[in-house]
Amino acid sequence: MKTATKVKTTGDATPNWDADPVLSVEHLTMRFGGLVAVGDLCFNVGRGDITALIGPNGAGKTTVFNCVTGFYKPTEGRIVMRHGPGRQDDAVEAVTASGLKWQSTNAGGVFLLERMPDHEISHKAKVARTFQNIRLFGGMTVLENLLVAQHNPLMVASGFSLGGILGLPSYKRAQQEAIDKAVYWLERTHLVERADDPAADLPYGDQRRLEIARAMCIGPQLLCLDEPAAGLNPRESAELNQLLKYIRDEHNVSVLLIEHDMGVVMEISDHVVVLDYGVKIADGAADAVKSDPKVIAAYLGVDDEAEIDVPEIRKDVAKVAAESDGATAAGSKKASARKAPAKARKPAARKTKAAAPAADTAFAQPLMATGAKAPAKRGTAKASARSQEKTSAKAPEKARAPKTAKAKTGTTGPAKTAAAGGAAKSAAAATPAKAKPATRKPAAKPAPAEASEIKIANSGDYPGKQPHGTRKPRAGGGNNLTRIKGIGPANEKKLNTLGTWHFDQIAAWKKAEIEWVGAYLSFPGRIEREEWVKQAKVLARGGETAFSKRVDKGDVPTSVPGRRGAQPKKTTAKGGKA
Ligand SMILES: Nc1ncnc2c1ncn2[C@@H]1O[C@H](COP(=O)(O)OP(=O)(O)OP(=O)(O)O)[C@@H](O)[C@H]1O
Repeated sequence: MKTATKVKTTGDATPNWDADPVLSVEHLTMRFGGLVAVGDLCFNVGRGDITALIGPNGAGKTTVFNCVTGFYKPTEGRIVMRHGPGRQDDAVEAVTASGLKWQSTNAGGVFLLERMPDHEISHKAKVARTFQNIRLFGGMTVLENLLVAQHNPLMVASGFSLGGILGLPSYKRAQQEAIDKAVYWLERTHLVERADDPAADLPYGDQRRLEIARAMCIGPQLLCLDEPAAGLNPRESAELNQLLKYIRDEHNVSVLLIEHDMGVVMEISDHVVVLDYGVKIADGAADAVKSDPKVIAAYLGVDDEAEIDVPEIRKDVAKVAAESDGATAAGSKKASARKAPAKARKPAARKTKAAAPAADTAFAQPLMATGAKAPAKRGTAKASARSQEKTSAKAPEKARAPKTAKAKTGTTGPAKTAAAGGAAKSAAAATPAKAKPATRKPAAKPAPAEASEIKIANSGDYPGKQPHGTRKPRAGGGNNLTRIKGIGPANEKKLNTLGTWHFDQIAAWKKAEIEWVGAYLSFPGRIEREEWVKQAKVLARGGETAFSKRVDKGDVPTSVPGRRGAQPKKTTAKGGKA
């Protein structure tokens, strides 16, 4: 399958979507009570581009659409629609300052969509949309559906009914134009034969195309399509691709689409924006986005460290470890107290890699290999666990082999962390211990030590308050944090670098601390949504959750496999028991 990821750029290599944006979403936030569905989102849609908005279930894509098309009034932010070329920055600022909703300009016009009701957005700003669940008038014919879409110009031409009743020439002309336009789009969508059939009688794929034809009848400059390929078979998907390219190329209509089918996305998109938990995690040409580790991680969920080797997290981990090494260089005892848990986790984490179900790779592949169906649905806590459960059951042992090999030949997770963070010593100490068990002397008891304060240079950059437990960790082996649904090994690793190892520490987090950790882990709002604190309270009391049971059963990849996460039993320094 051919990929259509050419990026139109201006002379100075600015991508088309920044140089000539038809739509700009600026600092868009949408809250539903305490839930931040979209948080401070910024992106552009280039004029004449097909832009895909992708992300796992619940990422906030439809909420963005609803804000752009006036179904929701955003909590915060500006949404600018432009008619005519260029950014028209001065005009945009002038309209913003004036309190008006839109203004004509020499280039065309600028429209502030967050100030406009939905009917004005479609008829004045010329933004048309289709819905995730088809919304046609089932009892009307196919043709009538397209004429209803042109109700406004017809009403105007008829002088709001009278001209229609009297059969004035201006009305007749407008009526004929409406019919011509409808027939044109019926031909383009291969529905002309069905013009007189009730819309509800059409097969599903035809209804999807009819929705697009109807949207095109308002003469949009921006066409917003919510999952247009949902439920289509491969032939219909290919036809849809052709139709969307035709709309872009022959009518210079810009397209913004939400789509889970990566085959469609990667084949036709000029530009891809990726959301996860309402936050933008990637934005660029399709080729660049599909191999972005953060995107793969979002689709994978956060449960599998073996596949989610996110450089950003590795970098953070290395930085924090290096800094805290520096801070504790004076007292090696102190340093050993902090490193102890890393040692304790090492073998377990290695097992995780070996046991990680190959099925997870199947999530990543469609993103990497264009043309395959994507794992559309969310991979994190909810669906990731579900899909892992489903796929791990299916994954034959053989299929796991390459991954195991990869895990073995590569550096193991914690070793990587240790090496990267300048804690190579502890990794080295752990390795011979495993390699030569027969000759190995009984391990010396870790020297008693006080847990040292861990400082991260940019701790003040996050909103809220850094939890105490992450500044002065308790020594000793920690709890298996991956028993909390939603943390996963990659985030556990990052949290552990700060020293938060115990359920009771997480159970004690207050609102400001949750905010800080959410920002540190780059997903504001998610800790609340996944109720980490509530889960931690149960686990701290020795209880179980549905998810922790699945982890303990071995159904979900974890950093410490085994019954109840095979908690390290070590006692070390003053901190006492884990
Ligand atoms: N009207 C609403 N009231 C309360 N919460 C809402 C509302 N609309 C959306 N949400 C919440 O906002 C979050 C984002 O939902 P949204 O439907 O935008 O995601 P999505 O990325 O489109 O998901 P999907 O791919 O499943 O359609 C979800 O947690 C959802 O439950």
